[in-house]
Amino acid sequence: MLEQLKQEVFQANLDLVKHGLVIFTWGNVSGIDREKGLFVIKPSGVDYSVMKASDMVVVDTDGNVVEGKLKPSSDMPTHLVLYNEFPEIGGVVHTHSTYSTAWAQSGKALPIIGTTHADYFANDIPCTRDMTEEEVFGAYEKETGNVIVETFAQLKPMEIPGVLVKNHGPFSWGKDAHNAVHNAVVMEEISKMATFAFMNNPELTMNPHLVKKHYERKHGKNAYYGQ
Ligand SMILES: O=C(CO)[C@@H](O)[C@@H](O)COP(=O)(O)O
Repeated sequence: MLEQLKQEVFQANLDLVKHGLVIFTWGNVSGIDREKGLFVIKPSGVDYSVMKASDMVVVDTDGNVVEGKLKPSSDMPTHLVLYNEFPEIGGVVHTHSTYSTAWAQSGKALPIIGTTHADYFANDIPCTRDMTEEEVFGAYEKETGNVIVETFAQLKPMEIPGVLVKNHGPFSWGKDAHNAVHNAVVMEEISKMATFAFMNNPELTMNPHLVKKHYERKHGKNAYYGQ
């Protein structure tokens, strides 16, 4: 079932390691087939060095495992909420990459302070609120998805394809699993850049014209970046 999507999701998970976003088993990628209403996610707690494409787990949009011998990622319910609430996304990533996680642990949105950020994200990358005791000790991973959705009530997920979950780490998404990994790599790099930029100048400012120019030349209706 979904052999090509399993290969894509497997490769996207390995790409997290290749790009230095994940050590041990600290991350997960999934990708969805919208026509079939099924998504593929990596298994929970399996070392990347021994993981195989055939270990990928197929889940339906009610959260039922429909194929796979292994348990799905512990974060599967978060991915599920994001697929159900953000119909335009096709892939989801979670990591504990150092700089993005440091911002998440700071409880601060990642401010848009440079063109690298504006090339991919139309504005600040928000940070979620504190989760309540009921949310944490109830359906924790599902509620993590719900606080992300709440944070995006006034935002467009494909204009800001990522979020910082407070005291936890980054989630990103994209049109497919590969694109979601790309956005996770960008988030980590711009988190690192912002950390050093604020060390150099805590009072720094961003030119709003550059934000608009850089976002629109890649994503606007008259986008012209690339071939
Ligand atoms: O956030 C965490 C752990 O705090 C998890 O995302 C991480 O360990 C990956 O878990 P899975 O192997 O995907 O179940």
